[in-house]
Amino acid sequence: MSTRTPLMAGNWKMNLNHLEAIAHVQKLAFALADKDYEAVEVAVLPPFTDLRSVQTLVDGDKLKIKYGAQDISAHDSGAFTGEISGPMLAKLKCTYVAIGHSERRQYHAETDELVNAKVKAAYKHGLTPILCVGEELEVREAGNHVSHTLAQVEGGLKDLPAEQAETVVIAYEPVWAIGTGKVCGAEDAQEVCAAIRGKIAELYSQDLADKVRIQYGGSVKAGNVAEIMAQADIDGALVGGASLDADEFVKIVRFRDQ
Ligand SMILES: O=C(CO)COP(=O)(O)O
Repeated sequence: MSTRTPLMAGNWKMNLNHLEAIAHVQKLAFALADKDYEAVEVAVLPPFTDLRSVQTLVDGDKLKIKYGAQDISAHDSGAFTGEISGPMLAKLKCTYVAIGHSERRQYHAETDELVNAKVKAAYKHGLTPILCVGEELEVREAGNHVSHTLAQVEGGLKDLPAEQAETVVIAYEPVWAIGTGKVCGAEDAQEVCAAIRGKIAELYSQDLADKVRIQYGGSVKAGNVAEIMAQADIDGALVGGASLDADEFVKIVRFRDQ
């Protein structure tokens, strides 16, 4: 039986301004009870411009919701117009940062090398990376989804010391299942998540791999979360669209009741 605490994280993507963020987090906080937080870690990943407002609310009301960013610069400071650094996110007391989301790989040409540099930047500043990996439709159709995803895991974790790797969160998000309503079958998701754990065991040790949380992401909703969470190597979900609806996200957190 796994001792890993499930992590349900809402990736808001480029949705909800800072005022909407406050209202949304208040709704989540009102609905979630201590027993929810005992069973599941709950996090939101708002846009950068919302983070200060979310921090103020979480600190002021002593909420148990964690929060983080959707990206981080590989650099600490300097002439990198438009980027946000690890020290800035640490100052906002972010717990998590998503790195290498497929939308960043696709629209911002992020490579495994850059993703790896960002993972290291996150650890340097005390942030926990949620390293996102997953294949495009053509790759799955060609039957190369496992090797493709494992190469991204290996690239993202390159030269990362074990004491850091043991706290990393990996999010397996098949690109063809993101925002499409096409959820990856629970057993198909399990196949890749088990392979990811196997790769981490090969890179580090079985003991370390058993500690790492692996999330599934891609069209997760209240209606399909229980089946996904029933898989042995899936320890949570990275939720896009459904996390924008507070009631739906609360139901996802309560996957055991669905
Ligand atoms: O990309 C995702 C989360 O990071 C998944 O998005 P959807 O849940 O909207 O498919």
